[in-house]
Amino acid sequence: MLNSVIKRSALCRFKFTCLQVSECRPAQIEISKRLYSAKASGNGEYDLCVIGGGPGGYVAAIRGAQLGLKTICVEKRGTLGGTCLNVGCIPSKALLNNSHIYHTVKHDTKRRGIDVSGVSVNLSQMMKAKDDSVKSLTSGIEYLFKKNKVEYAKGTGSFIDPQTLSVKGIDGAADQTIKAKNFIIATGSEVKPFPGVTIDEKKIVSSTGALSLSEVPKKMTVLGGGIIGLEMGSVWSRLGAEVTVVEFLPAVGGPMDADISKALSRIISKQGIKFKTSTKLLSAKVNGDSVEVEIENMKNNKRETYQTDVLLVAIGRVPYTEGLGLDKLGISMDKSNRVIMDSEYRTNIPHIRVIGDATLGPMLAHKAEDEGIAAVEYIAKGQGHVNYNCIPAVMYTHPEVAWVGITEQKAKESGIKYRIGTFPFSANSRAKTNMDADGLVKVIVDAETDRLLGVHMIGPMAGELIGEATLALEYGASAEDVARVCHAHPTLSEATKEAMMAAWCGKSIHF
Ligand SMILES: Cc1cc2nc3c(=O)[nH]c(=O)nc-3n(C[C@H](O)[C@H](O)[C@H](O)COP(=O)(O)OP(=O)(O)OC[C@H]3O[C@@H](n4cnc5c(N)ncnc54)[C@H](O)[C@@H]3O)c2cc1C
Ligand SMILES: NC(=O)c1ccc[n+]([C@@H]2O[C@H](COP(=O)([O-])OP(=O)(O)OC[C@H]3O[C@@H](n4cnc5c(N)ncnc54)[C@H](O)[C@@H]3O)[C@@H](O)[C@H]2O)c1
Repeated sequence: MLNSVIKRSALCRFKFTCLQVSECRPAQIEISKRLYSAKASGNGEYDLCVIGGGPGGYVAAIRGAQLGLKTICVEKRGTLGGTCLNVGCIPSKALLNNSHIYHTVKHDTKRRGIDVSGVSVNLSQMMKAKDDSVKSLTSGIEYLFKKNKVEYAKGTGSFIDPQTLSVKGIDGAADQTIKAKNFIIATGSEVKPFPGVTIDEKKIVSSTGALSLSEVPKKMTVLGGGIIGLEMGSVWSRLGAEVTVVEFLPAVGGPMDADISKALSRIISKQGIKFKTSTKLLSAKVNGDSVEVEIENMKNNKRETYQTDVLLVAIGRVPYTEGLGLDKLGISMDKSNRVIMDSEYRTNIPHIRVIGDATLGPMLAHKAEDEGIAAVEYIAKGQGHVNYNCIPAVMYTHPEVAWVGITEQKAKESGIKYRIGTFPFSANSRAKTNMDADGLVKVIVDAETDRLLGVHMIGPMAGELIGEATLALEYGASAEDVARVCHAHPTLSEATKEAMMAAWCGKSIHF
């Protein structure tokens, strides 16, 4: 315990030297020098031009203006917020939430002592509620731009030369030419196509079409058992569709820990979604009112052809930089078309930086936002912070899946000596009283130091619970550190505490 306390206070001091303003004077002198050199010199010239108004771009623009940079943000969609707010995180979560409420009220009230009848879906109202949430959040960003004095150019940006961007106006906005001392490319990503399959957004849809279907399909096939496939598959399954997920790999859930993926398949299968893993799509074509799908099981080479009402293609996303003129400037990209950057988000043309889905790393909105803040802090102050070992991920199925840090497989591959602690939600009192106790928390710690390496969970509100684990990992905490923190009772967060106890001393209290 004493060791742990000493270790903890040493860590705190280390963090505070970086974070407490009063102790950062030398850095601040450097900051003002940098800010001066980042400032624009003439009229019509900007300190910062951000291309793309998604979570990466709009956050970078707001923070840039807050740090005193004359900032303009160029967006071609017509609304701010990018993929996330318009056709990603926000509309999907609105549908996930309301479809979950519908499903619970329809199928999970009797055992709770509530009698309901006549429950039905009003899909157009559910879509309207989703659209209203999107609208209020996207227009909120316009308000934040005004409040922070960020200029907003509605149009498509394309580099003329490394200092100049031409903007082709949309929605009646005039064309313009922007000169800036610094640029940030935040142009995001687009759907990865499946060769030979044409997305029409009606019968063969991407996530965008799957967010706006006008009726509940009887049968839906989802190609790809990753985050989009399982989130959107859950929405339509809860609303009544027969959903089959076709996944190339032997397991669903993409990069998540194998134990959690197993639990996820078990729980989601019970909800009625069918999985065809180790299976590849051979062809898909629209045939009248349905889609004819041909698949092959790669374990036994068995082929199957069947009709489905809707096919959702969700096999990943690829960076989007079309029409930006990056080739002309000679900006380096990797094999997957991600714009290459250094640790300060600079491309090989240093005053042009890149963040978010357009560059390396996980394609997540919070990662894009944090990079946006760090990139402008590098411009204005010469220092920024994103800890890539500590970016949480959440899958908003029910129950939710959330993780941060490394998986057990990764620990094995890296040759790290580790210990595991687990705790099931079925032994957590709040989960029991909520009658929603499927899932577990799994903690991976360094066997020698007890320091956290990864935390993985599937369970109720896992997306909220992962915040504590993320903070602990960021500050280099040990499992003992978290286990000794007082957690309120009865809360779901006690499951995290108990998994930490199991990892630290081999035993939890309630399991
Ligand atoms: C269905 C779905 C659900 C998702 N759910 C989540 C979630 O729950 N949590 C999460 O963390 N992530 C989620 N994501 C991922 C998340 O949306 C992205 O990681 C995030 O939007 C990336 O932000 P970004 O700013 O890099 O790019 P984007 O949000 O894609 O924004 C880029 C913007 O740049 C604009 N643009 C492109 N080229 C130009 C140009 N030449 N000129 C002007 N403008 C241009 C585009 O119009 C776009 O608005 C989801 C994605 C999808 C598809
Ligand atoms: N909650 C969230 O944070 C959230 C929600 C949605 C999307 N996103 C982000 O959007 C991005 C795209 O999501 P996604 O679900 O499309 O991608 P993904 O990478 O999460 O999953 C794609 C899945 O498709 C499978 N696959 C690939 N090719 C295939 C093929 N030919 N046949 C069958 N299966 C195939 C992969 O093995 C993988 O399981 C992700 O990077 C994700 O981070 C995040």
